[in-house]
Amino acid sequence: MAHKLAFIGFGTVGQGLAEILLRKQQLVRQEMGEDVQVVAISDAIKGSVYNPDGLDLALVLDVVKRTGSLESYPDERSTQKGWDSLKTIRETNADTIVEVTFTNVRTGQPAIDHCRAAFAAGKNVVTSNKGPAALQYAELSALAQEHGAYFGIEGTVMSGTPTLRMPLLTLPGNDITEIRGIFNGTTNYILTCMERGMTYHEALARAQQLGYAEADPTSDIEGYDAMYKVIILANVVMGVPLQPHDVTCRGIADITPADIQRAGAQGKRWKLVSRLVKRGADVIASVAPEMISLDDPLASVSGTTNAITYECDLIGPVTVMGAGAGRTETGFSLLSDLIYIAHQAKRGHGMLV
Ligand SMILES: NC(=O)C1=CN([C@@H]2O[C@H](COP(=O)(O)OP(=O)(O)OC[C@H]3O[C@@H](n4cnc5c(N)ncnc54)[C@H](OP(=O)(O)O)[C@@H]3O)[C@@H](O)[C@H]2O)C=CC1
Ligand SMILES: N[C@@H](CC=O)C(=O)O
Repeated sequence: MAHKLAFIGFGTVGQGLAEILLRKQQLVRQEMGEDVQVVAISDAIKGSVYNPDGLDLALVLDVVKRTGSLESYPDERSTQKGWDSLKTIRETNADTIVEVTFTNVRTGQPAIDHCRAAFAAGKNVVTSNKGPAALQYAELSALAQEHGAYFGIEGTVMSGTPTLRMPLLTLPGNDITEIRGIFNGTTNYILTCMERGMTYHEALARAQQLGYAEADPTSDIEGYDAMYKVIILANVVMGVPLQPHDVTCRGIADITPADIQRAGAQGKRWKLVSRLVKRGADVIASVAPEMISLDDPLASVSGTTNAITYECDLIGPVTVMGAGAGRTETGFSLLSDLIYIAHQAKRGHGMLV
């Protein structure tokens, strides 16, 4: 028996997870209690390949690296090619869909439809795509539950750094009154590089090369990516269903080298700070650049590292710092969801986020 996966999208994060599955095959088998087998990959540009008995993952990665496409993956007896994302979700024998297409900050599509199709077919979804969790969390988690499937979204906030399941599993009993942090790796990387003398454009180009930025980096720069993460935290951790129009949002586009120098001269530093503050049944939410003093714990969070502080009424502030983006780091978030599914199934327990 093996737990079968179908990847929808096979860019930075999808390949990151595939590499981890190859490298940690034995450990993953131990943790999951069964092998993990990739049976299908469907990507808009690279094409698609399906084999119900499993793909040769090393070969897949090699072919994609050499040719940028899945077309030259060998045509064995039961290999099928050319299936689009919805056919792959509905008609393959996958147990879990790994949804790693781009995040669409206006509509959340086509990822929302990918999740709907997976749940309707009784399949789990693990995803780092922020669209479905930010825009349709209530609908999709209800649909997953109705069909006995799991909606794994750990990677949507701060890549593999535990931010969603951790407070639900380890902080219950506290009232979390405020959440504050740096939730976007690309902008934090750009601000750090600009402090070190790099131009904005050089820093953005490097963040894109390294696979940190969104397919459309406007999302990072204008703060929409951080806004989505704020909405997900409000929904999942605070239980308040925010919409994008509830969050005031300003990115770093207006921060100039002169602003960076002025902050330095005042013993301060620019950071793109996200906040959620509970006011009774409501949450006041914002994303905005702030000039913070160097003794603020967020001031030392540099590069693609992110940080989050949960203000708890019983234990006080709890801060987690770690990777905010990256190929392996986000690949790991998906693995953590897969292992969580297996652990809960083994124990016969229900699922948290
Ligand atoms: N990179 C990171 O560090 C992090 C990324 N994320 C999120 O994870 C997701 C994946 O990110 P990443 O791998 O970096 O993105 P990439 O742009 O590298 O990869 C996405 C892949 O999905 C493909 N794709 C787009 N639309 C479809 C579709 N309808 N059907 C099938 N394939 C499709 C893209 O093809 P094409 O190139 O042709 O568009 C591309 O190959 C995104 O939603 C992102 O926001 C979350 C945390 C961190
Ligand atoms: N583009 C995002 C990737 C992770 O969500 C970021 O830079 O944080």
